Amino acid sequence: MDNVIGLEIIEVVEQAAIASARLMGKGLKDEADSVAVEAMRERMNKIHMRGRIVIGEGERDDAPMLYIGEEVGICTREDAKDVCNLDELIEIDIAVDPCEGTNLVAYGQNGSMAVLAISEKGGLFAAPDFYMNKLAAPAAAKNHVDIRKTPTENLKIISDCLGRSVEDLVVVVMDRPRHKDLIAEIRQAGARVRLISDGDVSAAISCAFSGSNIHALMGIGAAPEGVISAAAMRCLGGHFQGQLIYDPAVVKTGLIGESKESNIARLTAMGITDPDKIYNAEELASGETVLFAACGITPGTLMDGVRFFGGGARTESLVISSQSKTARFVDTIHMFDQPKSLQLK
Ligand SMILES: O=C(COP(=O)(O)O)[C@@H](O)[C@H](O)[C@H](O)[C@H](O)COP(=O)(O)O
Ligand SMILES: [Mn+2]
Ligand SMILES: [Mn+2]
Repeated sequence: MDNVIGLEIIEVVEQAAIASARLMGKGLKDEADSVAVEAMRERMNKIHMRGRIVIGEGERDDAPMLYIGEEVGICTREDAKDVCNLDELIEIDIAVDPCEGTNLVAYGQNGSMAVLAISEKGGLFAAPDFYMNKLAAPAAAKNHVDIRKTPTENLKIISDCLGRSVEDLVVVVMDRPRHKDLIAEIRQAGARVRLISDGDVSAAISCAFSGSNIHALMGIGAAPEGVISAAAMRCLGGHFQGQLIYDPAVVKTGLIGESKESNIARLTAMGITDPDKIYNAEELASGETVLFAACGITPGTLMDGVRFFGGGARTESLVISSQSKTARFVDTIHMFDQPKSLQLK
């Protein structure tokens, strides 16, 4: 996969992040999303690849999106056979979230990023635009914690696996009414809660890095973001489980349809016959090789945000590869005009 895409994938997320960051703090949610989508599409279409979008995100709120099924890359063009050796190029599936945390960008808050995951065809779970209950935890707790267990039990397990008290654990939970009981239980168990308004991809992946001071992500976010998080966690060896949520009563929002029954019918039509299945990272990102790339838009736990200067910008990205078994933090200076000076650090 690395040989097919190379370092170009970094530029895809960098370009999306730079475009979106120009609208940081302007209160323009859709615009911040839309420019990221366009920048991502434009840069992806310059890569010598045969890509297909399997997770485009955006359906649920009519946000601008890269369409599910959209073909991207030079080798999907009509004249592809003249410019590409189609027999040699593998087909790849791509899950994108060009602006993960559109509210965070619009209101100038921390934690937004441009992000994508890639695998060979069929290697990423084509998650419906439903909700997902998620559990992310450090590698030391992988397969010891279980989403079927109570938060109290899982916190005790993480505490044992990390050799630190439950009081020294920090759990990220999305600040939503649906998490009232979950938050109360985590606090009761003795752990500390970091409430976030948006951006659970960053929170999930942060669990895999000691020093992030995030030891678990618990609760319900969106399913497409779950697959993207799982792709990174699979490469990093962290724990990730997800279970689709199809009952509007659980999330207390009409965004996933009118009724549980109609949602089950929709899932069945998509080939998901067991709507209650609990997926682990290796099932959500099952491809032989998986590549993940993200670039900070606003500053976050994992990466700094885009910093503009006279004539250019500086970005920080994270690229994770199952093939080369690497997690690279990439610090890039982008020169738009002729900058007056380039800062070393
Ligand atoms: O915060 C998020 C928003 O993502 P985006 O629309 O790309 O800016 C995601 O990290 C969440 O996973 C998820 O989208 C959210 O929990 C679902 O929205 P909500 O109904 O407000 O909880
Ligand atoms: Mn998102
Ligand atoms: Mn988004």
